[in-house]
Amino acid sequence: MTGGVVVRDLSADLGGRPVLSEVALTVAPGEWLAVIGPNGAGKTTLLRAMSGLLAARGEVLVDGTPVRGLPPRRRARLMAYAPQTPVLPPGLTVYEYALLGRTPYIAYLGREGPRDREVTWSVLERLDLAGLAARPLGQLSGGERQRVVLARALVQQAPVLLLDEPTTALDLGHQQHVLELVDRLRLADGLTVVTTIHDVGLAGQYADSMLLLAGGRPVASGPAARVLTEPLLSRHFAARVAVTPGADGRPQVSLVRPAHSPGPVS
Ligand SMILES: Nc1ncnc2c1ncn2[C@@H]1O[C@H](COP(=O)(O)OP(=O)(O)OP(=O)(O)O)[C@@H](O)[C@H]1O
Repeated sequence: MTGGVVVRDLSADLGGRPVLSEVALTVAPGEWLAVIGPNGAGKTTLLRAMSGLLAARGEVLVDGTPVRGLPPRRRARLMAYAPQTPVLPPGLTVYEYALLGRTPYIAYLGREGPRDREVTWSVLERLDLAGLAARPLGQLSGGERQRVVLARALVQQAPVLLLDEPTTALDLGHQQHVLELVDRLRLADGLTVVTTIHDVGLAGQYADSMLLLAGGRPVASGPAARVLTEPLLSRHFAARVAVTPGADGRPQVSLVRPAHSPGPVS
């Protein structure tokens, strides 16, 4: 299986300030790593640095190949990145935008072929977007836009998928649908997934392993049960939480109201 990711000593500065410091991680082919951390911890910066969109120091290897020095087309065949808030050209249709994921496979100044159209349609169908294929991006809801961005990344058919907050704008049903779909692709096609995700409980249900970032540095990593602990979550998120083992043994995280909170509104 392909798609093993190794990151060594990855550091990046933004606005003259270090925002990512010496991050190391390993994801085996076909595994799912969830990157969690409080606002501003450096999660997006980590994915952008891994994808090569942001200048950084350190190494990112996919199956032993350093990806950050590769020409964009070759890099895009190894790693697909779905950003959290991309700029979407409002006049482009959903289909045209998703088809852009095929760019690394289409010859320069060439046109897409039947295989490119077939892959694009199949992803749109799997993401419940086929009915919106002809809709301009400027006329979509936030959740529809988010699924379109994911569609473009899946259409790219890279062995490594980097997803920045893929579920934030989605309703409950679509959150589940998208995460289940990513999980099925991972199991069926051996995709390696690295995702940032704010809902740490949800992250713990899907990921094989987790990385907790705080202040741009890794502070805990490993299986969900090692990272989703009450001491770590309360310290780094400044939140009161309860962590209990779920039916499948994975930790369930819930917020606990402080004792002085007013009772229910009557
Ligand atoms: N263009 C920029 N210039 C300067 N600082 C930046 C820039 N973009 C982000 N930062 C800073 O870098 C740090 C890390 O930001 P990043 O977006 O990676 O955090 P995050 O963990 O993804 O946060 P969130 O959970 O809020 O999305 C933050 O302190 C942020 O203010």
